[in-house]
Amino acid sequence: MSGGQNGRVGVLGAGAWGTALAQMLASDGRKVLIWARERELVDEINSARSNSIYLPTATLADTIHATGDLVDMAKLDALLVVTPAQHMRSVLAAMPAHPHDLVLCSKGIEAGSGRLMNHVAKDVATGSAIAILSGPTFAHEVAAGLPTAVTLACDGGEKQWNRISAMIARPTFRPYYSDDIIGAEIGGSVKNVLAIACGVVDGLGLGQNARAALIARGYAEMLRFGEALGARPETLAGLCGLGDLVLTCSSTSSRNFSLGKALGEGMSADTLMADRRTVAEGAHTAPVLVELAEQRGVAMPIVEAVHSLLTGGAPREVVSDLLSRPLRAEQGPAG
Ligand SMILES: NC(=O)C1=CN([C@@H]2O[C@H](COP(=O)(O)OP(=O)(O)OC[C@H]3O[C@@H](n4cnc5c(N)ncnc54)[C@H](O)[C@@H]3O)[C@@H](O)[C@H]2O)C=CC1
Ligand SMILES: O=C(CO)COP(=O)(O)O
Repeated sequence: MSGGQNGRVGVLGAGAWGTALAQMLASDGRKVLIWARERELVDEINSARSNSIYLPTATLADTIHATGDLVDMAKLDALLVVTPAQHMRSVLAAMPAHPHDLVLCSKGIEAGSGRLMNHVAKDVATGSAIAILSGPTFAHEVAAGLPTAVTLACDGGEKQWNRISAMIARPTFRPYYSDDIIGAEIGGSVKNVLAIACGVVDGLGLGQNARAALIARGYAEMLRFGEALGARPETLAGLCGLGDLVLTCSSTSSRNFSLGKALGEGMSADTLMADRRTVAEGAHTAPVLVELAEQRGVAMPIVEAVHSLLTGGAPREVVSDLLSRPLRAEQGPAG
């Protein structure tokens, strides 16, 4: 089996997160190949050691090499897959073959199919072993070498986790073991939608109490949805759930939070989404999450509120609707 500490690891996607992961992997002097969709970015990374479009704060390590050719990526032992969720299927499908290990780092659910990223990857890369990497990881901090920890969920169990973590763990980047890939995915996908909601609260000036209440009630939605899909609650209490939720719901470094804040301040969703170059995954996840929750009878009023705001709802009215829901017990399935 290929892999181990000498396994050749690459990064598929040179947005902020893919570039930061490449920088993190290169921090021990290792050669890292990164695939960029934009031709000009391939040239810029290789010649100027920068990514001025998506991660302008970083000076990239000399051992990072960019390619625009997916054939190069197919020859590696392991790939961190870091495309936006809605493009993962098309990018993986365009590869002539797939490495043994695919570590999915995108946070979202595919619109239309309602499929989680691990399902999308399994549809397309039938022979690969799939893992999910998710946790509190703002790209600019990881690229700067600041410490964090992530959930690395492997449905192939500890053997797969040992192989991958030997390739990607670094002193300031600590993967924790899980075998709950559904839980790891749901944490990252749902928290993006909840971060938009917290941004709205901030934009409307509703205060820090309201934001904390929203995080707690949003977490209850994440747990209910997770349970319906077979996720374990302890996974969602960890790095990929609560950890990432707390991070993203409290910082304008989050694109999702910032999008919500601008909505709360009165900008229209259409204006905010038009010609957007960076991805705010929560805006794409919200509609499909509403659909999946409805199909399963899971109450997700905050997620529904975000969906309503993204489709033209007025922030104060949407908040007022949320606040006028019937009072009920804090624990339980009814939301
Ligand atoms: N930025 C961050 O701090 C973190 C991001 N993530 C996740 O990583 C994933 C990628 O996000 P970022 O790297 O931040 O993206 P980004 O917003 O920095 O860049 C956008 C990316 O989308 C790609 N793209 C645009 N149109 C495309 C198409 N038609 N086909 C394929 N690719 C296309 C661009 O090439 C670029 O790589 C998302 O799912 C995000 O939730 C996860 C953890 C941290
Ligand atoms: O997922 C992230 C941090 O863990 C990044 O969040 P945003 O996509 O909202 O910037």
